[in-house]
Amino acid sequence: MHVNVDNVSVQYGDNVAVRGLSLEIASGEMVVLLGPSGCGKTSTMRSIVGLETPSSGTITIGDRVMFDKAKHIDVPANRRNVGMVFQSYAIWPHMTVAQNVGFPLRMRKVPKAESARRVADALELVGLADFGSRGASLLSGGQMQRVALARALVMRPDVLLFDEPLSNLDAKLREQLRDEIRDVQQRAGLTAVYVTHDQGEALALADRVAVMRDGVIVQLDTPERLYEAPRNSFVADFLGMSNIFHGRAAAPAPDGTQSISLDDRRPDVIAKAAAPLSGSVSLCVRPERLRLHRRRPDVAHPNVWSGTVTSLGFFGTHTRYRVRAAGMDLDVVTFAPGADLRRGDQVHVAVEPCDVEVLPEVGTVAAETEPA
Ligand SMILES: Nc1ncnc2c1ncn2[C@@H]1O[C@H](COP(=O)(O)OP(=O)(O)OP(=O)(O)O)[C@@H](O)[C@H]1O
Repeated sequence: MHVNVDNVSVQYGDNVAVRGLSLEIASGEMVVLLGPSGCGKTSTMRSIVGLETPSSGTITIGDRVMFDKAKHIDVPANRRNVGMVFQSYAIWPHMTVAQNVGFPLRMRKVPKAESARRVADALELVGLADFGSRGASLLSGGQMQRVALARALVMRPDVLLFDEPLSNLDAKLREQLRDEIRDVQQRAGLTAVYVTHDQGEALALADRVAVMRDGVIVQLDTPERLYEAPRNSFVADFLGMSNIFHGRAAAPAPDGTQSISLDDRRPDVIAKAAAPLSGSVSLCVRPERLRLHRRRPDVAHPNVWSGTVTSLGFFGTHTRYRVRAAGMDLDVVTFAPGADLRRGDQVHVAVEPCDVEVLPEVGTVAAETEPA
């Protein structure tokens, strides 16, 4: 069922946690809210489920208006049919797995036979079909989170919200459960909102990611678009991109190249962007776009800096180098085996102007949710 959040603000006293946020989620879509601590992810989600009362805006699920400040509509959380999975599993240890999953149905006095069927379906969906009679205290963390997911699914929610559900699990289990959540969500055709501050999790799970900062969505895009074309340096930085530097862009030359000055200690970087910016900018060079040469390339190349390998790590499929060159600490990734460089080696680092991305500085672009 589709969800429409329109111009929603959430305020705690003087503190504005969410600022006129708008977000449309299509039926069966998984949108991930991604951003640093305190950017308003949880407040947005709590507003959708009905645990927070926004100070303005409307929230619609399917055709039902759940919240409308102007019309004084505020449907209570228990009548919105929105499920939620939290970081803490809230599993009752003295009950069996099936009793835990069936608990919300018992509260609603769903007949026993139907309840049993729905519990079995939900356990099947999360891969715990054989665990129904097991005591919940005997489960691992990952299994408990699956029980929590089954307990949310058993209510057949129109929308399922996830609030950092994997934070308590170790890295390997996180990855496994993340993939399972995505699989269950897709098989069940569920509309879902997922909150996290982990960019890897967001990119792996989402149909679209909403990157948030200070109560607004800075960019709302598919994971691929977000990674390929971050809207500004905050998004690039938050997605874990390295080699981001601040500078000033000169007006483009007739050939489309432009010079970006960093500071007095560092050389200008030459960029060639499809849509050049001027003034205060950030430049970003992806590690895999930098080339390492033992000898200075002969060809006239606008961006070649000599430097020293300060560290390196071999990762099987690629090697990651840290190079100190021209006052910059650069992250370089090479996929070619046998580069045979060592710590302390002198190298030349080169990048093509068209591989230098020029991004607006944080705060110089309007939020995605602001009217054009
Ligand atoms: N009940 C509350 N009372 C007062 N301020 C609150 C309350 N809940 C949240 N805030 C504030 O609102 C802002 C947004 O909080 P919110 O929990 O929505 O952010 P978040 O992005 O989910 O952060 P986190 O990742 O740390 O959970 C923060 O500045 C927070 O301190």
